[in-house]
Amino acid sequence: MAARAKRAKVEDGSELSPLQSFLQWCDGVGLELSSKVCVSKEGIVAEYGMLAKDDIEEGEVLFTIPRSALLHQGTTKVSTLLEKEQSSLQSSSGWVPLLLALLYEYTSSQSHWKAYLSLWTDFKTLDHPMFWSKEERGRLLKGTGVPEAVDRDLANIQREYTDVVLPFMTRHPDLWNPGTHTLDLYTQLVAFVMAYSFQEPQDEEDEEEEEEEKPPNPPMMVPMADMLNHVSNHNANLEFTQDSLKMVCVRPIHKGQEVFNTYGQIANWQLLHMYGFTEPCSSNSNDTADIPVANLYEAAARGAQSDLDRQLVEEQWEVLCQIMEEKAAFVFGKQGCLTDTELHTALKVLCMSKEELSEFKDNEGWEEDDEDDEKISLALSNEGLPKLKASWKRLIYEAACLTLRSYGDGEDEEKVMDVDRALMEDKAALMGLSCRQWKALQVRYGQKSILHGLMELTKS
Ligand SMILES: C[S@@+](CC[C@H](N)C(=O)[O-])C[C@H]1O[C@@H](n2cnc3c(N)ncnc32)[C@H](O)[C@@H]1O
Repeated sequence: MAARAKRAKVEDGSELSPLQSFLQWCDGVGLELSSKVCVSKEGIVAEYGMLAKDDIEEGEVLFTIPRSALLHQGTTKVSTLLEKEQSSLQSSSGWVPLLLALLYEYTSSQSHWKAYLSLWTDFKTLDHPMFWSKEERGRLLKGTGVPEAVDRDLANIQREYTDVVLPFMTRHPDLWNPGTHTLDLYTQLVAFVMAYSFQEPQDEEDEEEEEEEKPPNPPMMVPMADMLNHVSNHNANLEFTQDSLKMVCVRPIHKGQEVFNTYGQIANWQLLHMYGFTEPCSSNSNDTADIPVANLYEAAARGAQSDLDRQLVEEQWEVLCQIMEEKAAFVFGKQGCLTDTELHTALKVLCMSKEELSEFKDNEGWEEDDEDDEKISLALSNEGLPKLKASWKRLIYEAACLTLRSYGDGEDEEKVMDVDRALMEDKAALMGLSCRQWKALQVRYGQKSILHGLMELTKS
């Protein structure tokens, strides 16, 4: 692969930049760009992005992309073959057809999407933790859940490439070649799909009608929409219509401001894992921290005073493992618990008396459960947490404390918190951090702050 994009020659002999070629291509495929916006590298949070050239009102359409310009398994030049062989291309990610399309189009000099894909000549701007060393991930992101997620991704990518993609490419040597379409390129394209693709939401009516849950729509590449960066407090949103996709302004944007899309309500650890960046933790309103259910159990076990108590906790845990997975976790946001019904169930089980437990077992569940969802959600919000009964508060407090400790190497929870708090408050030290160190700090400190806040709300 050429290290730099070749510049296209125009008639007067001057050369077009990759961005100019892309914009010319957009024009050619019927993509309509409002005169109030432009793609830019200046005044943008990262590489390319979109700027307002004029004030924009809520509801104004910033650009419209015809469906024929989208790049996916149904539009690529190799679509017929992918369709014919779809049964051999199934995998847990569901991404193989798009990735094969991208492997083909990215390395084809004749690709219809050449001007689009040439914007990313070597994917060097992708800085997902999957491209960091294992040691760096472990050191900077311990406790955040990212190292484990990346290990799973890398194992899946390797398995998918070896078991599905390679045999397929070998059957079609006229179109793919493992010498060019290597595991390295495949991995880069996975990261590209993670960070740049879009998934069309399921039709709501279909969803209601269908008894069984339909699998999610496969991902697709949406030129121009993927030039927009993300913030949780976004000002534009992509709308899907039958013939086209439209980026619509959802909040007034002033001249000179950046146009921000939303990639979803995404916590910093997920932003880092899937997109390779984070927001400052104080401004990401969607930030979360997880408490593993195993930590709630351990908190209960630590509170047991006698052998009888210990036995009761073991029985409660056995019951709980039948209701939820042993590896499950409760998610806490800035306003309280987001997996409230699950946490409510776990607290109920782990705080049952011996009599209640045997009744529960005899009845194969609770006899009647009259607590409504709204009440539960309020009880486990920041407002309700301090008012919970003491036994529930103690479990949440202890579990948050145990989780906080898992970020450190055996230090107590206050020390674990203080290391990053001191760093966050030291402007000179912050300036000296590498980009990766800064991003990891936002993930760690955001999560730790949520856990620490939870301890404050539930301490007795
Ligand atoms: C859909 S692309 C957006 C276009 C991208 N800036 C480019 O030049 O190709 C997503 C990538 O943009 C970057 N990005 C998006 N939002 C960002 C933000 N708020 N801060 C820093 N980087 C961001 C990340 O590298 C992310 O993987």
